[in-house]
Amino acid sequence: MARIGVLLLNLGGPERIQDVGPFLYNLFADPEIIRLPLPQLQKPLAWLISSLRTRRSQEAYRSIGGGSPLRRITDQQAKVLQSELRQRRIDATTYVAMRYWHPFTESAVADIKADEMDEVVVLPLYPQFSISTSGSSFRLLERLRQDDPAFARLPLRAVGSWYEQPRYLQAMTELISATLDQANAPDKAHVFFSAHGVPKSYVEEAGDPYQEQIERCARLIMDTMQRDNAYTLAYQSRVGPVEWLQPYTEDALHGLGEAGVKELVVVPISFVGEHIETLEEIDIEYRHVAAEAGIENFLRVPALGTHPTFIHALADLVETSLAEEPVDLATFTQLPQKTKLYPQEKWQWGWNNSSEVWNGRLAMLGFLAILLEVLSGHGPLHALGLL
Ligand SMILES: C=CC1=C(C)c2cc3[nH]c(cc4nc(cc5[nH]c(cc1n2)c(C)c5CCC(=O)O)C(CCC(=O)O)=C4C)c(C)c3C=C
Ligand SMILES: [Fe+2]
Repeated sequence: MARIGVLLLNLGGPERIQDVGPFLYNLFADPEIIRLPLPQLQKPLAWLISSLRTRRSQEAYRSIGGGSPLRRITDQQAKVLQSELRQRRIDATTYVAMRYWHPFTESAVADIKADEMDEVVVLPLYPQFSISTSGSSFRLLERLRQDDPAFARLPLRAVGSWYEQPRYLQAMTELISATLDQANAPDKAHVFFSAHGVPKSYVEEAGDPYQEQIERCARLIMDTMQRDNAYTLAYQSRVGPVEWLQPYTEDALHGLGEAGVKELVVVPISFVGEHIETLEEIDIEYRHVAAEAGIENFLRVPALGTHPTFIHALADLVETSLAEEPVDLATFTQLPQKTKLYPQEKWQWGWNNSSEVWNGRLAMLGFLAILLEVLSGHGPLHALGLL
């Protein structure tokens, strides 16, 4: 019987307060998270943004007990999935591959090789595909395969997204229904899907299918549930100054409050385990915003974790992937670009795309130089007595 390695992809999260800074650095150093025209700027900017954000993020992690539970939950999911697959007579071993914290993808791949697996199924723990999540992990795996002939020789099958999987929809429906039944008026409570956002340019310029998949997923869950409650979909966790997918969760909460909604059942739709953005952002921050908006009862649907129907869904995905023609990573990493983000590399005079791109690049370099000088206390502006 073939030995199957099931590689479960997730984001990773800092387990201790002192891990927050390095975790944020790893996240912002990823070009799939901050898309920059100049790759040389990636690391200095990652250092700068992570340094500026660490204290605020640490506060959030402190409020949920000092660290992310994501590793513990993902390890449990891996363990339960492995026994479900073995019960189905598949000789499977599960491996957890995090993108920005331990256990890193590189070490999971090393374990798969050391254990001499015959074949690998890559299964992201994100139901919907985004360039910034599954896409980033797929690209990393592609690079690891390019650099390592032994890993490249290992047959590999990738699952891209699985938000339409019937048992996943069933598991979501079971959890939402159980929470709706706790409402004072279950038929009137408003179902509020809160998805992790991405910058709008990911969808409109880089062709990220994330928004479309999130919207379809929310619709499919409501259709599967067969209850007549009204629902709203909004996007949370915006970072930085650019525009992200709309409506933003805080605005949508205000809108519903103004419309007279009194009971809300909040569904985290892009996550399958509890983490900082469910436990802190939804349970603490958005609960507060909702109360301010006049919403009296704020109920939150738990993340799937090791819900038995969900584990069956994951096992079905592995079984289906093994039964079908192998799908490689490139199928998902080569997205059709809608518009080229930086259309002209060559300088042109005049107020045109090219000058805007180059002005932007120069402004970014200048901004970075000033910030570095402010933080380090040394540089030409200090020498001239201007700082
Ligand atoms: C589908 C899920 C996710 C998408 C899409 C996503 C995109 C994305 N995220 C950031 C910035 C941050 N994300 C952070 C934490 C975080 N993000 C996800 C999932 C998605 N991110 C998870 C599961 C977690 C939590 C991990 C944990 O610790 O439990 C953070 C760190 C927390 C904070 O400081 O707020 C940042 C920053 C961007 C920029 C982005 C798309 C471009
Ligand atoms: Fe995120």
